[in-house]
Amino acid sequence: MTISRVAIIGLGLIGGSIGLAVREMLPGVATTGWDADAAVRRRAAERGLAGTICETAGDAVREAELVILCVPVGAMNAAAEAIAADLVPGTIVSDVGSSKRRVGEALAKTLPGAVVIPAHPVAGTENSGPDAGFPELFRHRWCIVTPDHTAPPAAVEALTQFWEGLGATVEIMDPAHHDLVLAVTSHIPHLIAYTIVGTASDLEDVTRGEVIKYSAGGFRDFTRIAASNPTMWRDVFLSNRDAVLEVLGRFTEDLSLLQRAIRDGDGETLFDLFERTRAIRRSIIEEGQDDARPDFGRTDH
Ligand SMILES: NC(=O)c1ccc[n+]([C@@H]2O[C@H](COP(=O)([O-])OP(=O)(O)OC[C@H]3O[C@@H](n4cnc5c(N)ncnc54)[C@H](O)[C@@H]3O)[C@@H](O)[C@H]2O)c1
Ligand SMILES: O=C(O)C(=O)C[C@]1(C(=O)O)C=C[C@@H](O)C=C1
Repeated sequence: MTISRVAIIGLGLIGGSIGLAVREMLPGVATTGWDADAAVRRRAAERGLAGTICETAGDAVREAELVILCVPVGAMNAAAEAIAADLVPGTIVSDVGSSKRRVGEALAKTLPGAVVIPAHPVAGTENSGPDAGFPELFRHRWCIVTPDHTAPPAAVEALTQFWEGLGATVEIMDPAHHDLVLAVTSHIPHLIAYTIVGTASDLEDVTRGEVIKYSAGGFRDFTRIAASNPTMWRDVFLSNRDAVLEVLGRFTEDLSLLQRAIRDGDGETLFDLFERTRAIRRSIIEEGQDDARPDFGRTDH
């Protein structure tokens, strides 16, 4: 089974990047696109984010073999409802949401006639909207696919081939495990960035001008992450609540231990931790994995 017609619902950073990547890397695949926002649809047409930009969700999905929902996780159900009446039974419906368990459950419930196979390309930027997408976004990145036991293997394979065609490497994972792993590697780091940038701007004795003027590497990196799409991230934290709270509990315990060590003048505890984390970073570099890209360091392509 090879996919030749794909509908993209939601034409922002991820949906737009899929459309552009298909045009560049899978020229035999036709794309249709729809976004709930008319201004986004107009801009998507100007940029050619899909071969045909449709005026209704139904027009976009009616002839598709694969529909990919590229909307914030809190809008997945609304997007599913918008396509439900026009979806041909047996169509593969996937998504790109940053959390997987709740999204998968919602899609399966709203679209009982579809073959629902949730997915998450672990690739993005702090930018959003129809001008943010670019075709190379998924190249040498992971795409985690989280099918349940009802998903036909041929459909999972077709979706895998589609993502591989866009340059990604696919990993199959249980949705709850995905949510725990991504809470550690993506969601909590974003929460920390939002917090530190907010704290810095709220300090009474350090002016906002000073924060901007003296922001060195570390803080600057946090401000990039903290500039990420507020709607998307609000939805991620609400949707992946359980895993985020679990990891956050561990993180705050560890932070309290450091707070105590600083108050007590306990340099040994601080030094031991910093030495351990530096060793972790160094062993990652030695293993040649100094990047989230699955085949980083390979020279044969
Ligand atoms: N930004 C990232 O770094 C990143 C990375 C991987 C996955 N994701 C996931 O991808 C999804 C999309 O994120 P994005 O960064 O492309 O966001 P975006 O804001 O750039 O685009 C989302 C688009 O969805 C549209 N939309 C909202 N509700 C809709 C609805 N009910 N029906 C149709 N269109 C609707 C919006 O108008 C917008 O154009 C999210 O679920 C996010 O968690 C994001
Ligand atoms: O590189 C960035 O700016 C990102 O935030 C991308 C990032 C990540 O945390 O790695 C953000 C959310 C996604 O679901 C996947 C990727």
